[in-house]
Amino acid sequence: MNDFPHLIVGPGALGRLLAMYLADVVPVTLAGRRTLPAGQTLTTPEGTCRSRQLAALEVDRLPPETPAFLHLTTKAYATEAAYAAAMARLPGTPTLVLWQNGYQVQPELDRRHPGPVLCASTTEGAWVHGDEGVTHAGRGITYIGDLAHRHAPLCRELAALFGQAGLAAKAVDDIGTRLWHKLAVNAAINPLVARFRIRNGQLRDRPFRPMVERIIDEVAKIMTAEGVVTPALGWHALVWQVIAATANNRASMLQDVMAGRPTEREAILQPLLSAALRHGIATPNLSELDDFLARDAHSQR
Ligand SMILES: NC(=O)C1=CN([C@@H]2O[C@H](COP(=O)(O)OP(=O)(O)OC[C@H]3O[C@@H](n4cnc5c(N)ncnc54)[C@H](OP(=O)(O)O)[C@@H]3O)[C@@H](O)[C@H]2O)C=CC1
Ligand SMILES: CC(C)(CO)C(=O)C(=O)O
Repeated sequence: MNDFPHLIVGPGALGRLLAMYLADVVPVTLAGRRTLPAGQTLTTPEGTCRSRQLAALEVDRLPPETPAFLHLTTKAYATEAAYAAAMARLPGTPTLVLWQNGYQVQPELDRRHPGPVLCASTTEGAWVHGDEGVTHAGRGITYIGDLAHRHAPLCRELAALFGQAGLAAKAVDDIGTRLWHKLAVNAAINPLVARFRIRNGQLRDRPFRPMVERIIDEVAKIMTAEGVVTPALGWHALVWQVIAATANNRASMLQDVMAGRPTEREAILQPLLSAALRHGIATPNLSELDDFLARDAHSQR
């Protein structure tokens, strides 16, 4: 077996979560742009707490060995830089696994990376506490697939490994559709809650409810024009179901705005706005939200 099979670049909530589970079954290295303590603690949704030593390095100090899998777990806007920094250290070509929300880095790196590119879409929930711990807030499922439909055995291998490690995962042949569906839900929820500084459930109240409906109408038109399969529930019911299920959440974009961090606005809204432009679809509501969030981000700098 490769002694360096899994390299995870982006040691935040998701990266640490994957590292802490995978390290039970396979050697893992976790790399970031700064040094993290090797001793890390995982708090599970069931309330247990376990600690372990991880191989934690700076990307610039990675040994010149090629892992079998390079997982990128940065935010979407940091992924290009993380990819470039990691690849500059590796002599060969790993299988790339992209964990980002949105649909921006996936087609771009799928085109550029010389080896297999897998995409993961996960409903696991995690957050960090300090530099030494990660809380696995809620169990979900991870779907793994590749946009080009050429790497089904690798997707199955990786999904089986996550299963052994204790994270539910499934290899799928429609990851592109799944990424678009998640993006649609994120586009209907995240920008509005970030703009109005509200929890997801408040979108059900006036004056927000009609705003959500108008965004879903625009998103649905774009998806139809792009040929994205409509979810079984329909776009409106899907979004309202997620809002009900996550009513008490402060969505990731709201948390980013409140902490003065950049948001994943571009990775979520740009694919929609670009597709709308290609198909000549008017998007007054999405465009207004995008402009507002872009201005808001500048005013926070
Ligand atoms: N957290 C979750 O529950 C879920 C997250 N996701 C998606 O997963 C992705 C990651 O999210 P999340 O883990 O929450 O984000 P975090 O902000 O917690 O983690 C991102 C990590 O990437 C690191 N990073 C940034 N730039 C680089 C770089 N150039 N090289 C190496 N590391 C870098 C950051 O380091 P530093 O600390 O130095 O800034 C940070 O540790 C996002 O696309 C998110 O939408 C999807 C589903 C669930
Ligand atoms: C589904 C939703 C909106 C849940 O909060 C999410 O994925 C996020 O916060 O980014």
